[in-house]
Amino acid sequence: MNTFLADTFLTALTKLDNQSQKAAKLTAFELQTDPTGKGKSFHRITASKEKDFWSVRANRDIRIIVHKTADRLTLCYVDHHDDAYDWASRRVFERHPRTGALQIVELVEQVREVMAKVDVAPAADLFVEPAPAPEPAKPTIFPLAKVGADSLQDYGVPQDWAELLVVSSMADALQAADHLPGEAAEAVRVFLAGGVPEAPAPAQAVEAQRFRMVEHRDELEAALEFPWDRWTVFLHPTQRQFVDAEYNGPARVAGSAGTGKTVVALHRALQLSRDDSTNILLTTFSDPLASALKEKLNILNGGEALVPRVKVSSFVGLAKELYELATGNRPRMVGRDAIIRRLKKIAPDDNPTFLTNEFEDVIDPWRVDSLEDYRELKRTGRRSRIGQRRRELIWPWFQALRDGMKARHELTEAQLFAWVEDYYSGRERKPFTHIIVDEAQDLGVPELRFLAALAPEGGNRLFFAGDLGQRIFKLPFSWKSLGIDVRGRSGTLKVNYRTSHQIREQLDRLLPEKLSDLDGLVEDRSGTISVFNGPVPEAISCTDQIDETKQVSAWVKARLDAGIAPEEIGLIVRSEGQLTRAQAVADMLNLSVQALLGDARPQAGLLSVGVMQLAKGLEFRAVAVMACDAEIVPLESRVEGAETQDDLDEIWQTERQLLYVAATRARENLLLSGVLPVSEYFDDLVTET
Ligand SMILES: Nc1ncnc2c1ncn2[C@@H]1O[C@H](COP(=O)(O)OP(=O)(O)OP(=O)(O)O)[C@@H](O)[C@H]1O
Repeated sequence: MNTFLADTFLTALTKLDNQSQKAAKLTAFELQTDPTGKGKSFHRITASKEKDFWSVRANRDIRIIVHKTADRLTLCYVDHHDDAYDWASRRVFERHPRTGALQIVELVEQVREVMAKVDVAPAADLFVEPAPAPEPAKPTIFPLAKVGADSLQDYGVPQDWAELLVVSSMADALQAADHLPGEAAEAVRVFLAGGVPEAPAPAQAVEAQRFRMVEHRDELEAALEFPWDRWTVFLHPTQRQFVDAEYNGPARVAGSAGTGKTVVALHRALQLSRDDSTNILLTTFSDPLASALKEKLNILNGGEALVPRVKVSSFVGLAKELYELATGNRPRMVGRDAIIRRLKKIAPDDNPTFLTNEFEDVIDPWRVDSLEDYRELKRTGRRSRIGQRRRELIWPWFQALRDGMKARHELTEAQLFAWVEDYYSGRERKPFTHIIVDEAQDLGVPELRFLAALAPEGGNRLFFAGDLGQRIFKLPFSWKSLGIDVRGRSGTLKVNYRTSHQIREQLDRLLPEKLSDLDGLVEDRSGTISVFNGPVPEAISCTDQIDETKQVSAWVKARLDAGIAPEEIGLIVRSEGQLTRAQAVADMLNLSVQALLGDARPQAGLLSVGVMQLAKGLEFRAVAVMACDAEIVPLESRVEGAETQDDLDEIWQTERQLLYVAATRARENLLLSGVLPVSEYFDDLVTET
């Protein structure tokens, strides 16, 4: 007899107190060792239509609901006695007659009953909020009527639900989706978003999203140890495809914020590491993000701190390490501030921001070594045109800057990457067999060349996860021109697990549906759906900073009152200069803050505050993006540094993307605030306030 774990069991487990969780886990282990459950007290749930639901005693109060047949035992749910019985009495466990996938189905009549207690409405309008006063009757639109109950069933919607859905309003249907099995809910949400769902995945892949067979005790232990990290156990069939795929060249997975690209990267790394002959690099653009990847990889590995054959590091962290390994010395690094300072000295009458950007975005990454090279360089990625005369004028300044660095034995990051690239390009032995890059949209030219030199040519060696819409640091460039061609081996994830439907729908308005890279590869973000609903996000325009402090404090207070812990609330601002505005909110609420700079993590009891550039990798139940004033988002100092319209366009685009990155850290609640005149990006949002 095989033992399976249902996702509903893990979700229910996270809601129990520690003592009850312990009892439930112990019973789960006993059941796995002996699924027939001899010596355990099994009680058939007679109140359920499902004849194979049984309750198993974990302690005096806690019951596990299992589904038991001759060949399989599925742990379905766990709760206090009465609640567990109630759960089971409202569900059946059945194979969908069309798709063939096993489902735990909530009975439509039972849901109606519960909803009807709140709102006595005709059947079709069960989920509608009661109207405050009768208004002239508007014709109700049933968005799924044209799809038809029959087609809905092709996607795994149970028949009686399908019949209800085709006579449900938009709001009802969205709510109803929350009660449906995953694949059915997904199809309904796609139809409601005006799309047509892809053909249903094979029953086995669909089932794997919610039932996991646990053959060994350590698998069960790992799943029960981190029950809230459902991503470690259940993958969407599309995620699974990217994890398992064998490629014959570099491959890339895309998807808007929260669609599980990092989850794919992590699973793929672990999967590849099972083969003894591999040596895998899992990498991303910053040290804090690399630490977060490391932690998640350990969770995925069942809490084991070391995952054999997987190295996790930031691009630059790794480059420094490899440099030291090769030379015996630490590289002496030179940063942007020093470059600005020196260029100001070398060319006191010119524009230091422009010169520094030109050096960092063009000269250094493209390894321009002479005026001839500079004259001929196609200004890939940096769109502003610079005439030959200007190039001739400024070239000697860059040369002087470089000479100074050489004399001091200093390296910029780009030069460090180039050094390590050259070192490994000439060698047959490479440090890695496979390289998996997260946040690949922020790879620069030197980083990509460096990474490509670290693994031997061919097959599966390079896998990228990223979202063009979240590029915030680097200029775009042609990957193909560097020999990295992902065309034909790329795809997009469309199920958002992080952000509510309402928040995602609003934030999608900030970016175009289709984004294209410089090789013409299009990432189509349309048709993305979220797996849960939440409050509509708000954008508020305040009269002054005091007004903003008051309004944001009131909003945060309402979230705290609703049971959201302070550390689950993030206050994000454009840059450090505006952190005082987040601090003012905390002061008004008599709370302390944890500034999420560097490696700092949210701390229990403290409001989390941070800046947009460091928001990647974070997520909160509630986020307030504050200080979105017209001259802050986009940041005026950046705009002023632009020399041409092309530069300005690039800045507007990345600032918009920065706002998108910050706001998509919100899971359930989102507030955007600014002092009048507010950010022009607010114009693209349709909000309640
Ligand atoms: N299969 C899954 N089951 C449950 N939760 C999932 C699944 N896949 C992803 N998630 C959750 O969705 C959230 C977003 O996942 P992840 O960070 O991988 O997305 P992403 O696409 O990399 O986001 P971003 O672009 O913002 O970096 C996380 O909380 C993750 O745990």
